[in-house]
Amino acid sequence: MRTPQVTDPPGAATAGLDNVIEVGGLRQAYGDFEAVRGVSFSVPRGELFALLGTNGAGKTTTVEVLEGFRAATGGTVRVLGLDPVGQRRQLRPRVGIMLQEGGFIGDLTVAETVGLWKGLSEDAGRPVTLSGTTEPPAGSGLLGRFWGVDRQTMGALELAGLERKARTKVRQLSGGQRRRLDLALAVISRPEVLFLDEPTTGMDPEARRATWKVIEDLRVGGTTVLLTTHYLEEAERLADRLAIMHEGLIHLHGTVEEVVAGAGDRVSFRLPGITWSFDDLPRLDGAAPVLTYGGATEVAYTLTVGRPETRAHEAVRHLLAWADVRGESLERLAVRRGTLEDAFMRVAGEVE
Ligand SMILES: Nc1ncnc2c1ncn2[C@@H]1O[C@H](COP(=O)(O)OP(=O)(O)OP(=O)(O)O)[C@@H](O)[C@H]1O
Repeated sequence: MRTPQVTDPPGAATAGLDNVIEVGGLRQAYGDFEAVRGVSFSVPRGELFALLGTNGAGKTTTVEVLEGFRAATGGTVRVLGLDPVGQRRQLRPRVGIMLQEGGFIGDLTVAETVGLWKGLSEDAGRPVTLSGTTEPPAGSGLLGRFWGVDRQTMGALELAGLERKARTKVRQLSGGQRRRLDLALAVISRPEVLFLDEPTTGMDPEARRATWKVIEDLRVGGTTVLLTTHYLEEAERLADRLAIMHEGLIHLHGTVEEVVAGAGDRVSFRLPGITWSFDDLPRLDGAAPVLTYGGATEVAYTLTVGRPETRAHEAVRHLLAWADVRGESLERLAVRRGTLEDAFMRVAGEVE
């Protein structure tokens, strides 16, 4: 089992800035089982922070504590400087929540659902827009009047791409359209902080991209966003910073660049035949070769030791020197940058 990275908690570098979310040493137990075992991070105003992790890592549990749905067993949690459980009434109107599974009433129409939700919101007076201005998106007035739906509701539906479904019953929506309705409800009160728990699960690629655009626009408008996702591409595209969780702990964190740099470049080549054993292969500092046999022997190293800027260069020089001495040629010699998926697999694999 790899020791978790012992560094400053994510966001420590921004301490002192206007942190909208602060989590310090969070622990959360379900009976005897500790699902979150000491998680710390902070999210400054206007930033999008993504929580990634293996199944059961504790992402939803962490987010549920921040949303005020459960009191932490240990540690401290603040959202907009407030205690999500103890000061829930003050906090609730300023926060938008998109749960993993929204509980809808199937017989209501989409517009009725938004209207009902709007009525429940304590801060329903302001129209929803992307940029934080007070005008609803162009066109919502016309279509809204046609459907008999007010501007605020129409604004939320347009934002989620559901304006043509205003009169459709919720049970007739597809899975992806329900997720979009979830999003409309989460942003109806123009929240300062938005919690998005796997927002694009079940969406087709086009709807996913449209949702990413909505999230990006909200962030540009100043909304602070905490996102959980299993789609690494989603995190890569949207996140200012991210953390990868496994078994209740954060194991890697930073900007996408920083996390990917930790994943290490990959150097690979092919040797003819299938007679090679580990003893015959060149040694590289800190990188054990991985062998794959086909018609030839594929050899791959993941480089994690040395300066990231030059370690691939040094590894290749070493490999070529080795090949020269042996009179071999390294077929298909290739270097590729580490990816977020490599970093994720390292956390998921090595920790076990
Ligand atoms: N209400 C509960 N009672 C008991 N155990 C729970 C409860 N909710 C979650 N757990 C357990 O806590 C752990 C963390 O669950 P959580 O849902 O937070 O993980 P996650 O990272 O969101 O997972 P996934 O990516 O699969 O959605 C899991 O082992 C889960 O089985």
